[in-house]
Amino acid sequence: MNIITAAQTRDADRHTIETDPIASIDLMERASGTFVTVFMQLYPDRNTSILVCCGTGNNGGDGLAIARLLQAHGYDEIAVWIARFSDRESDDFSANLARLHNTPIPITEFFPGDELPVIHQAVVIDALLGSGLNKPLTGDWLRLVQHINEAASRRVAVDIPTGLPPDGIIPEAQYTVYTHDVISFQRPKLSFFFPESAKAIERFHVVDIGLDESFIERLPSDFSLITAADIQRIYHKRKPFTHKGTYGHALLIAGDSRTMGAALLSCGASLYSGAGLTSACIPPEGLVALNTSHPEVMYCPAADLPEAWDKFDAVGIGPGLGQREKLLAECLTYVAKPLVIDADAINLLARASPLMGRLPGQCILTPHMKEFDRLFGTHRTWWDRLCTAREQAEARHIILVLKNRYTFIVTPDGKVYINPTGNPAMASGGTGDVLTGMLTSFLAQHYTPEEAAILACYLHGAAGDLLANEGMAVVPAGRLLENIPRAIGTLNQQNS
Ligand SMILES: NC(=O)C1=CN([C@@H]2O[C@H](COP(=O)(O)OP(=O)(O)OC[C@H]3O[C@@H](n4cnc5c(N)ncnc54)[C@H](OP(=O)(O)O)[C@@H]3O)[C@@H](O)[C@H]2O)[C@@H](O)CC1
Ligand SMILES: [K+]
Repeated sequence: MNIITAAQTRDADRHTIETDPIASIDLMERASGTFVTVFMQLYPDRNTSILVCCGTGNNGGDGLAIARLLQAHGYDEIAVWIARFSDRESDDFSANLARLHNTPIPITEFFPGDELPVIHQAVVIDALLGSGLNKPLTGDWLRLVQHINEAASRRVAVDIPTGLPPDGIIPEAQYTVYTHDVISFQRPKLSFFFPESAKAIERFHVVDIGLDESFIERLPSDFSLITAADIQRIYHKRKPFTHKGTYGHALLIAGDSRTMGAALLSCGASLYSGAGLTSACIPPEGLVALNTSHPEVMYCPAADLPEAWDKFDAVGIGPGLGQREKLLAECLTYVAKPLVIDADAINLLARASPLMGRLPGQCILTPHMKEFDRLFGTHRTWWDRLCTAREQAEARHIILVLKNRYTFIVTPDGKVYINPTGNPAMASGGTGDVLTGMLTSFLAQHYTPEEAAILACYLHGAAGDLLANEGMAVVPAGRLLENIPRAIGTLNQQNS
């Protein structure tokens, strides 16, 4: 699903109005109706007191229509505030204001400098500013938004929280309505996926307002949200008469005396993700633990590697590797197979810059934010970080898996795939080691690096989601392992 800019959304809006054809005011009615459908699922109690705060553009126009539609659905305790901080109002706002005057809903208009009454409603619907935002909030707008945030109400934004830029840089000091829910039209906005939006958005819901999808899908965009349908397309169901040789041999070079657990987790993840064979190159003191936790995994001593490289279909290096730089250097010199570089191996790369120049094309690096900045310099915003990731992926022909609540997979052609799965219960040590094992496993199974990255990130998050949905408030990395086949199994069921 491509993610489009606010400007492209306006194009899709215009195109739909011309070709559907549908009058602009009717499109606003349709959008407001879909908002109301989701709102009623979230807040079904018709006695909920609701304040709809409207600007005088189209976001405000939506707010006016939403107030009227909610009232028609039996929500009786509704009030509307209109922020008259600009001389202009959009045509569809004016038309909806006329319609609202035919209802009993009380409307209060506020002008610059006016005092704002205490908000006592249970829910505030934020329809002040939407995707038309073109500067940070100041003056009366800022004061009103602060006032809304200080109320004890639940806050639900129409399309996007007021003050949040839909795309591009989110400045550190950007102030927005802090929403509990955003009901967004047609597509999530790119900024929803950046950690800077954490305060502005607790959760978001996307509604189809009937813009022309075939037109939207043709719009050029380097950003895509991975969907279940993408995973179905990429994943190959296992066929009869296949055997362990069909599914490749993965090698994990990992672990040190104090960080053997990282090696075990990544080896386990390779095993459970379906590699035909998994070998572990770990220090010998980890052997007993390896044989106890994953007897299926074979041992490959570091001394055997020079003769053994050709046996493997993919190599992953890094989890718990410690300071064993020599192994990384050997790996970069001799491995002609798909390669994943993670964790300590990334830190070694950051320290030994000549090694950076030896990264093979199409290798996958999986930094979290701090590792990324150690490699490529400090970044103040995620937008800047993502721009650097795209430049680096392109210049070095590598794939960067930039880990985050929504992991960004950045490919050498500058494309960014955003992974939607995963949840905060998974935020603990070791989950990254599991991801490395999964990536190596899918590479060994002959998926392309891009496919392996998309599959691994999606299924890693999906395995955690299965457990979170079963009620686990915390998902330790080790519990992910046995749930990887369950997440894959869901695909099998859908395929059959
Ligand atoms: N796309 C679609 O298909 C559909 C979209 N729909 C809805 O339309 C919404 C977009 O509406 P919109 O373009 O009228 O802009 P909106 O966000 O209401 O802002 C109004 C004006 O505010 C101003 N302004 C900007 N920043 C400011 C600031 N910091 N402080 C103060 N003022 C500021 C700026 O005007 P300016 O000051 O530049 O003259 C801007 O033009 C969208 O989010 C969705 O809800 C649906 O109805 C149906 C289908
Ligand atoms: K809004």
